[in-house]
Amino acid sequence: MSDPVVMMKQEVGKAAAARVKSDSIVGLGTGSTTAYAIQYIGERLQSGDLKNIIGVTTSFQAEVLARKYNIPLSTLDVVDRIDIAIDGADEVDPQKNLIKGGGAAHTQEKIVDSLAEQFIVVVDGGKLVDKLGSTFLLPVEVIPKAVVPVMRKLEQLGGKPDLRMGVKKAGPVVTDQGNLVVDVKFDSIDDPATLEKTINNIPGVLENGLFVGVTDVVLVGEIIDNKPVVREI
Ligand SMILES: O=C[C@H](O)[C@H](O)[C@H](O)COP(=O)(O)O
Repeated sequence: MSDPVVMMKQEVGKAAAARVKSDSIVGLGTGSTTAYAIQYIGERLQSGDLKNIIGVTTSFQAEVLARKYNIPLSTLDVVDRIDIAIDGADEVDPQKNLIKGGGAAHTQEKIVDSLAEQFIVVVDGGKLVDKLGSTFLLPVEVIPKAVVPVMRKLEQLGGKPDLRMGVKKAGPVVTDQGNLVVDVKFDSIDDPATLEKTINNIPGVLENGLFVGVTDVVLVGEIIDNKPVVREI
């Protein structure tokens, strides 16, 4: 059997892509799960099943993928709406609040996803948690000159901050905006709405990965009887 996590990601990606309608403007999220949605949107365009789509990307990665699959692109400067956005998440709580930013793309994602008429989140079953912060650190995008004072403030809020370091790159991860990412461990995020605003009020913070009250639909990939299935919540 193929890797079950890959199978779940493919299946939710396909299910989300199937919800895109012709003549619509589509927010294209970032990450390994959304990558399948972008691929399937491209395949539907190619087969003629879907027509007249414009994509608005949330990262360099999404842009490269959209071009690979020949999805016409535009930007927020030009389009007047986003009909549907599809994006992944690192954690999803029972209220459909999210932690995002595992790929350091949460700032552009929050702009595009929160503008969408319908925001669909695509995850595998392992991303569902009772409380945000249980398994994943909270990413915070910070202007480079402010990293040290921002980390001090995050400690005062009860967090344990850590500067995200690159893999196959010496030094820290640099975002698409040229900033750095601080990952913060909170013992428990009891009030995500307040924490989202409090962190964003720290001077030097551009955006954090808490997405509160933005999600319309979550498509969850699961494996049942060795087969991938999609559940909607
Ligand atoms: O910055 C990255 C994004 O928020 C991703 O959507 C998130 O990390 C989920 O990615 P994946 O589908 O690869 O687990």
